[in-house]
Amino acid sequence: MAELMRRPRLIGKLQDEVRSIEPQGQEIVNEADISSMTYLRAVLKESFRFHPVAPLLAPHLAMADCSIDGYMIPAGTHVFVNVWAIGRDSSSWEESEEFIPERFTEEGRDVHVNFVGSNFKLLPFGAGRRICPGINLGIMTVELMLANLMYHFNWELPIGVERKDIDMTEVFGLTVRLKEKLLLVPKSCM
Ligand code: HEM
Repeated sequence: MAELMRRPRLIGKLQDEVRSIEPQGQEIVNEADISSMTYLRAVLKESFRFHPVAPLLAPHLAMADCSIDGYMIPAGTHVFVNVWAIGRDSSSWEESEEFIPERFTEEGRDVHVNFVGSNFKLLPFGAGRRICPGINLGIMTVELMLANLMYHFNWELPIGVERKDIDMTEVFGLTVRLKEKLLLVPKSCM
């Protein structure tokens, strides 16, 4: 929401998509309609790239000696995968410090960079045997929440606050979050 509020064009585009696919007057956005919302999926992917929920995934332990790119990892080593840094790596992502959902769409279609553990430059849920088992519930929950926020409300900043004032400073721990809470004013558009 913070990234979207800083960019009126993006939030407008997302609202247009959700409101054009979901018929008017629904109580909530229908789960079945979510699958046609290409831009919603792109916004979610871009959020996971730029602001992964778990910046270092969960701690892992090498069970056997292994070598990766010439680096020897002895058995018993604690391994942290810095997906926060991978998401901002300019050799993997063009304009890596910019929030651009369009990088995941092409002529209105989904560009198939998936985030379910098989594309190592986008790993918000980890990969392999210890991948997040709640991945489908997690994705659907976030998509439904965002789609409903876009469908039911227009969003404004509190009086006296400007877009440039939104503080994007992050606080790191097991999860990463905004240092300052994002305060917004919902305006019903029904
Ligand atoms: C957007 C929502 C979610 C995100 C971004 C997320 C992300 C993650 C990440 C990054 C890991 C560590 C994976 C690794 O180290 O390789 C993880 C592990 C885990 N997640 Fe999630 N998760 C989400 C939702 C959920 C939900 C809804 C559940 C349960 C209903 C869940 C249950 C778990 C469990 C049990 C583990 C530990 C798996 C293991 O160590 O074997 N997560 N999650």
